[in-house]
Amino acid sequence: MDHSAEAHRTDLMTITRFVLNEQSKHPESRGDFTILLSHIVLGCKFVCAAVNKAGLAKLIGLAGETNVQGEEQKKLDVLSNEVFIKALRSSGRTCILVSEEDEDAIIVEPSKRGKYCVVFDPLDGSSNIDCGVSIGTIFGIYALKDIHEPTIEDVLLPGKKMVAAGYCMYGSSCTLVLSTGAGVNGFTLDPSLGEFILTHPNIKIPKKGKIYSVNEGNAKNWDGPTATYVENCKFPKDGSSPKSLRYIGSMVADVHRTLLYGGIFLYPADKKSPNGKLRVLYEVFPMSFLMEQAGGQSFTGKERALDLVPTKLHERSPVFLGSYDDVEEIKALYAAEGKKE
Ligand SMILES: O=P(O)(O)OC[C@H]1O[C@](O)(COP(=O)(O)O)[C@@H](O)[C@@H]1O
Ligand SMILES: [Mg+2]
Ligand SMILES: [Mg+2]
Repeated sequence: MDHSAEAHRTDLMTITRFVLNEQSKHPESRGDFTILLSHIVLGCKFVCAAVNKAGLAKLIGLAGETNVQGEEQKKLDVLSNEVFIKALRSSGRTCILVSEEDEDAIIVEPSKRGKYCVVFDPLDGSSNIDCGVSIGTIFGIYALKDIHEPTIEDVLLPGKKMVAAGYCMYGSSCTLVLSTGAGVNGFTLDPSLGEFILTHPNIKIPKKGKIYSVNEGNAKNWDGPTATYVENCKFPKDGSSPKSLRYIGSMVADVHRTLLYGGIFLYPADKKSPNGKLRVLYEVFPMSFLMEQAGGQSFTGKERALDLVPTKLHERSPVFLGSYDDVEEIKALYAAEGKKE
């Protein structure tokens, strides 16, 4: 065995070490964010383990079924929701939680309260669970400015007010991508150590990409600018090469690829869904935050996505996010459409 190689591994930048280093840059910090993040990381490891054995443990399928031991079987998204709620509550650093799986916000009991408000999609890409394709967890974090009884007004804020955002992708490897507002960093879970290791420092999205990602099955209901944009991806008028299409149908996986390879991810409005499909607080905002931090852009068809002010917890919005130049193109098409009206 090569002991020097093993010893070298102790130099690895784990996510805990990374966040502690960041914390040391803020002498006034009491470590609350570090503790919150360690609970989110624990939730991700837990869900990752459940995803890895989903087929074996019969975690796929309908919630409410009973297994051979007579225990209630939980669908992976129900289980993930419970895992994150428990992890966030027990951190002692949260005061209000908004989950895709719960209609109402969860107000944390006073004895366990801290200043952070966490909005999350515990299991994103649910339609891919049963066939073993990449899925993930998305989260965004706001911080209370002063101590008060938390209400939903504390999270009905524009995405630019988030203090941190991230996602964990349960794919061929388990990857956690995080921004605390000073760039974007990616960590990969080393299963032998049980630690997330910094593998993608300071992620920057290419300024322009060669891939577009959209559910083209909805094309017949698209509006003019979206239809024109996708047509231009396939038949570029400037003589450049057509873009490639990649669409997984898990936002986490489609956005992760877009972040690393460049290009654009679109979930537009259409005649059937005038507000699009994706949820503002725990899908559009965290991913838009990461995109901007990586040098890309995110647009709703009307405005910068992070400027949007949600009026309800599960509000939806169209979104176009990715490489700076690619999003500029769709913004120009919507601006031209606006002038016609
Ligand atoms: O199947 P469609 O309409 O293309 O939608 C795909 C989108 O729906 C989602 O699966 C919605 O997320 P949930 O699985 O958390 O409900 C996104 O991950 C994905 O981008
Ligand atoms: Mg989702
Ligand atoms: Mg979900």
